[in-house]
Amino acid sequence: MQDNTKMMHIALSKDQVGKYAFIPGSPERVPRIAAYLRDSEKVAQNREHTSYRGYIGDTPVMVVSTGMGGPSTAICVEELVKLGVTTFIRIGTCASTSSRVERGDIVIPNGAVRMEGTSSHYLPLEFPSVPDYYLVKKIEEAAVELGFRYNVGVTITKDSFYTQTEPETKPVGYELINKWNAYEKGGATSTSMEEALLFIAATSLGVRAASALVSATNYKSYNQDNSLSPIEIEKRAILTGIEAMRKIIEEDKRKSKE
Ligand SMILES: O=P(O)(O)O[C@H]1O[C@H](CO)[C@@H](O)[C@H]1O
Ligand SMILES: O=c1cc[nH]c(=O)[nH]1
Repeated sequence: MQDNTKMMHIALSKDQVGKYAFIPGSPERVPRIAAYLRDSEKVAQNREHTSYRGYIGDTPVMVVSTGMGGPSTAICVEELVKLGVTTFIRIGTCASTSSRVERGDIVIPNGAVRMEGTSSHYLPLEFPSVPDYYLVKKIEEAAVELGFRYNVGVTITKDSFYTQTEPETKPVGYELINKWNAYEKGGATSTSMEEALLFIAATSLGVRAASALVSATNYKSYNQDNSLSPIEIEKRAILTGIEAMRKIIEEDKRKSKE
């Protein structure tokens, strides 16, 4: 592949991309993350994939939106890996599935329930979906240093938003309700729509991935709590992700000199 060949979906080429990437779901979040990087600029836009590049120190760092759910996230991660990215931090939002997680808390998944279909295209269901342990440690260190309340726990990845929020309205509601109750009894603390695929795809492709999430809800409550705006909440995940990436890059540089 030539260095300037554009990938089919993210419309980026090798000469535009470094080894580190933030992958939020929402395209609107991309410039808000890139604002914390030095000399950031928009480098591509195609479908749900908005891409900025900036720097932490002298190291190029990408910010590329995945869109919602496993299929578009898989495409985005696969194409970034082909271009040379080896470290991914997803900066995203989640909902609380536990009284241990409040709105605005940082959530750092240490495993994901595979209630989705895309990850089974990579590995059979009995294979666990787990993030990179080293990245998880660095994200936790960042949350501690920033003084945010945080939770490390199992997240539930679903393919469908409204079958979680209103399962009783769906034909298979009887099954959905039992599953969600079981996951909560098993101790899962959050839910969103990308982690299971992200961790399984990264494991399969031999790269590192983890997530710095923030809970958009209190347990069993989707009511708007006006004490913290969605942007303020999102900022906590962004700051945590940026600080974690700074530590990871520093440590990678130190190790490469050993
Ligand atoms: O906050 P982002 O990254 O968009 O992700 C969360 O928000 C979307 C649902 O509202 C899903 O993609 C879920 O995982
Ligand atoms: O409520 C929410 C927020 C983010 N992601 C979800 O899946 N649900």
